Amino acid sequence: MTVQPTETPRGDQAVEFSRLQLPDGHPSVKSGNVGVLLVNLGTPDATDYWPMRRYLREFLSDKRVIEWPRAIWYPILYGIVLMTRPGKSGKAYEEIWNHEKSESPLRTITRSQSEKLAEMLGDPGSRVKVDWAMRYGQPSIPDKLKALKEDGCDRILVFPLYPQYSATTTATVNDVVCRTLLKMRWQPAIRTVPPYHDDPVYVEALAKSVERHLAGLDFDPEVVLTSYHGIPQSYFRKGDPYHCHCMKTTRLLRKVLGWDENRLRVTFQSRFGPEEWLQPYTDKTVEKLARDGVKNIAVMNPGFVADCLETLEEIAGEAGEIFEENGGENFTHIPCLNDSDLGMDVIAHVVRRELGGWI
Ligand SMILES: C=CC1=C(C)c2cc3[nH]c(cc4nc(cc5[nH]c(cc1n2)c(C)c5CCC(=O)O)C(CCC(=O)O)=C4C)c(C)c3C=C
Ligand SMILES: [Fe+2]
Ligand SMILES: [Fe+2]
Repeated sequence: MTVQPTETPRGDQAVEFSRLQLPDGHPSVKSGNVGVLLVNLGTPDATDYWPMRRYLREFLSDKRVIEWPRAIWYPILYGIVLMTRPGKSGKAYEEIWNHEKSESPLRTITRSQSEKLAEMLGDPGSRVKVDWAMRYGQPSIPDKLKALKEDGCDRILVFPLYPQYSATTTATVNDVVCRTLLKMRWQPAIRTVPPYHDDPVYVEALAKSVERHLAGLDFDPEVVLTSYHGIPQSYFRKGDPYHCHCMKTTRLLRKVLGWDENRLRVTFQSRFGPEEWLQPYTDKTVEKLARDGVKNIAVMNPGFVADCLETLEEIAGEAGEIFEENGGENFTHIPCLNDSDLGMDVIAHVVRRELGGWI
């Protein structure tokens, strides 16, 4: 049977129109919708050994994350890391786990961001379909791209939820998207969201979140750290722009807040392995500040779109302990923008801009 191509106008009428024009026996094909896929890093399904191991294995096998030659890295990964880290990280996840929903905070918040964005972008029945996925673990990017396509999205905007670009985060999301397209006969058109580390709406939202948080305290932090996830120094030297993006976000934030370099500082957290990572390290800085006699500090995480293990356990928990153990008095963690009104305004602003010409 020869199928004549039918012209498909956009919108819900398009679906109706093409159905009416289809020859007998032709499967009905939905079209004319636009998909938005929010993607965050990923998270284990549970905190015990095997789910933790599965998640870490997928994450730490990614060549964008660990660039060492496989012949050197795999014996270390399988022989040491996957024997010890699932237990240690599982305990850390246990401390921040959302027991009510049996999932990590990152999953809870990302889902909520997706639901709220769907409400902000259109009425029920709108042709913009919003969904979310994780780079590692579930729900996976390939599954969600296929589901959106089946739901009539012939144009999809993929949003890696990282304001600052890094090959270890943004690029690896885009890699999976491209690998998924490689296997699709009928591909949707794809756009990916660029970094937005210097977008005024994002920087203003960060500033407001700082001001609101500080207004609710009974102490005034002498120093506020903007703590970003680190990457190995060698990745930066090879051309990853992440460090510059972090520095720029904080520089712009200082300007909006009217603070100097001493009050709002940049640090890097979450190092992994023996290599040198971006510095100054957050934990060492917190320790030194306390030892130098600083009594009150705040730490925020502008690079994390949602609170997660790295912000709740490593900063709100561990860094706070380090500060107090070394003579500090008051430590506060400023929450990520999450699904707050400020956070959702940033996400919706970036999405609306990147959907230009599509809706
Ligand atoms: C091993 C190298 C790692 C690089 C490079 C790295 C970069 C990087 N990661 C994030 C954001 C997140 N990382 C998270 C957890 C996490 N990160 C690493 C390692 C690297 N990250 C590990 C091993 C883990 C798992 C937890 C652990 O065992 O410590 C998370 C939290 C996920 C959650 O479920 O809460 C986020 C988010 C960025 C932004 C980044 C580089 C810019
Ligand atoms: Fe990480
Ligand atoms: Fe960590």
